Amino acid sequence: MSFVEVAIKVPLQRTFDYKVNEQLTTVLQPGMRVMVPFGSQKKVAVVLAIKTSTHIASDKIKPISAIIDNAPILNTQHLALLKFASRYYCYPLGETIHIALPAALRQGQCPDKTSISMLALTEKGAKLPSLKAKTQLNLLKQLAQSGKSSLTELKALGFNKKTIDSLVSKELLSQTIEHDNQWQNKPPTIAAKPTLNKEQAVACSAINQATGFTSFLLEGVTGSGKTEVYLQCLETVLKRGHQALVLVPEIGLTPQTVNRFRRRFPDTPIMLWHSALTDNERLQTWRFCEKGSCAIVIGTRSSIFLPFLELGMIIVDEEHDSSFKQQDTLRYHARDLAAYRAYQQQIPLILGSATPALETLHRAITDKYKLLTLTERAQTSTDNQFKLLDMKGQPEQAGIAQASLAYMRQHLARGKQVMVFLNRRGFSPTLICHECGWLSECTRCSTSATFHKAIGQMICHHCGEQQPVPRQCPDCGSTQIFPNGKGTEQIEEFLSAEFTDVPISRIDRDSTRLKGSLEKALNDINQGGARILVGTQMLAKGHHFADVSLVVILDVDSGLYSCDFRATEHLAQLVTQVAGRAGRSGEPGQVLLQTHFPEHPLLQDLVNNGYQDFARFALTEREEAQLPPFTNMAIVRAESHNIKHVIDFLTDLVPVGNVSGIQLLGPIPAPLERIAGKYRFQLHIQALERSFLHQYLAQLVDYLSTNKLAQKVRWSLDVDPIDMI
Ligand SMILES: Nc1ncnc2c1ncn2[C@@H]1O[C@H](COP(=O)(O)OP(=O)(O)OP(=O)(O)O)[C@@H](O)[C@H]1O
Ligand SMILES: [Zn+2]
Repeated sequence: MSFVEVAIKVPLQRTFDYKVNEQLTTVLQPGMRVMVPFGSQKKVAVVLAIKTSTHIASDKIKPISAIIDNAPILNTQHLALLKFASRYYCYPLGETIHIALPAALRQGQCPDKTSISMLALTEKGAKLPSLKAKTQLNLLKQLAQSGKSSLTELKALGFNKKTIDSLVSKELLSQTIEHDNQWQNKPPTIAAKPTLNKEQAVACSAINQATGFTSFLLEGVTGSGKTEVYLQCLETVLKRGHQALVLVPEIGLTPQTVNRFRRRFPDTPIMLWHSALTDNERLQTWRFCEKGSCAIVIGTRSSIFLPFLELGMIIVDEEHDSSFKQQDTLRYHARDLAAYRAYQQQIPLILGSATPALETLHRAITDKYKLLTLTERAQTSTDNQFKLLDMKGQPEQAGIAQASLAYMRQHLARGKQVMVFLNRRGFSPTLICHECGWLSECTRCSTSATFHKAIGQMICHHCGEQQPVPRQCPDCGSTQIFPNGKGTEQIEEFLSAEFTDVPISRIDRDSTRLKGSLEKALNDINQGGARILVGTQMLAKGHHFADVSLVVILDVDSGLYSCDFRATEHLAQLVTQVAGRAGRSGEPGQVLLQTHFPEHPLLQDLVNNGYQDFARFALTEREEAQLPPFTNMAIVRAESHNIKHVIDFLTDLVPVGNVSGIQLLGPIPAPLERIAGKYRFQLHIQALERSFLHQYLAQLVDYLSTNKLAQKVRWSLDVDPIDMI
């Protein structure tokens, strides 16, 4: 008799054995899916190994019900990646595989999606004939910018099938079905490109000469041409007929970025991967990667799990970005899995950022990663000028200092664009009662409810609870209730009244909820429509707005005094990234930081010496305090409506395990102690040696699998957490 060991999607840290008919073992391979009986159900399972013995008694073991695949859907290396992720992040293997697979494959189907509908301008269309229908003309313009695009992508940009069909019938667009690997057999077409400057050339040649696995940290100030380095390295990869994965932050996947890649490699199949894809589109990209029909994938974090036929390089752009870390279920960091994957495939990994995470910088300084630096901006010769505006005793309106308004007027008068940054959406973070001091709070969380004036609602940004705006104070009945504090909506309202003839564009999660609206707003900014841009961190990252010459950062103070040891790192990254939107071409930009603490050492260091200097100093502080990356960390989080259950559960964990070199702290309340009515506490686990941490976690997970208290709470384990919330 033979047996198979399989992974099944169940919340248990174990695998399962089934028996198989001897003859079937010749066709079965690891990575194939089978159907198995599980309790009273049938479930899809993935074969991990075929073996000749099992510890299950012969009268207990059940046979598999059916074999689904003719060939593995996960090859050995891919399976090893998923096993590693499961082990490292202490998450059940069956569930890890489930998260990685597209829906159809999870459900046991085997559709073969290897053709894709692509649209391009015909010769007639390329002349951009004048058309009455504005959307039709916009679609032609979009394709003139981006080159060939898939039907799906055009739909994602807000164009509908009717517009597309009508242009096809007018012979302005051509539609083709593509599904081949021809790109691998012919050299890629490379469109015109700039000559690299010296630092870029040094970086490119170091990367191109790398053989086997090498990790590079490309630390380049904002606007220094990191993307240009990626593009020229990709050229080499494509010429070898290899595929490449480019990981970008969630917000980084804008048409501007994608168009840049498409324009450079016009006949290379480039596909996108992000959370808005449909199940069908996911499957299609998966299949294309697997078969080698797709040369480059530009994707957000979960694209790290795509199968590739011959992966030649992984690039992680803005590697410090927190969207690379998944914050629920399998709490993986795509950048760290990228390092594992590059090692596994023996290929180069490029981590690029103007503001590298301290973890990454530490690895570069200690020679685990090769450090490549770009110190100069590509299109200007001068650096931005920073100015700390002391807000103490300053006249201000809507949180904007008179002095800032004066600077804005100067820049606008010169025909430039101005960006006003505030990392808080809504009109004001709370309402306050002038009579009794009542503050609007979420009824279910230990946090305030934000006033959204435009839609007349109070919204909790943590649990999403919505309530109409109260007319009277719920405590004293007074009608004297006013907005307290500022949000982007208020800034926009104030600036519209102040600069009546200046077009303003607000970019935050509220203003960009509709499909295609972010793209439309960014286009508008790039074409010079909007002159004042108001926004949250959505505006901060990766955008290239050539005309922005002044950036005003309204509230840096909230990040200076926080209980999270990473707060200052995140603040420095945000300020540097936002500031980096100014002065990207032509004259140097100006950056104003409004603060009540202009003498604060962090701000002084950042403004006078830049992020590079700040980060290196911050690392010495982390070392003294024995905090990550100088120690390894995990957090057990637990929540329940019943506070006693949470505390009992975590307290019970403290004596578990007999691994030396482990430090435990807790149970301590989470910074937000209550969300959606549930109490939240944490247990912090630290170890100087990573192997000790993992030994301890293995024992902990084992203990939790039989723990009765664990069933009364919702708990999770976060390895290498990036925030304390
Ligand atoms: N060698 C070069 N010669 C001329 N222009 C260049 C060169 N390299 C890059 N550029 C241009 O400079 C601008 C900034 O470059 P790029 O967007 O690649 O910078 P980046 O480092 O990726 O920026 P950020 O980190 O702010 O996103 C772009 O318009 C790009 O086309
Ligand atoms: Zn809430």
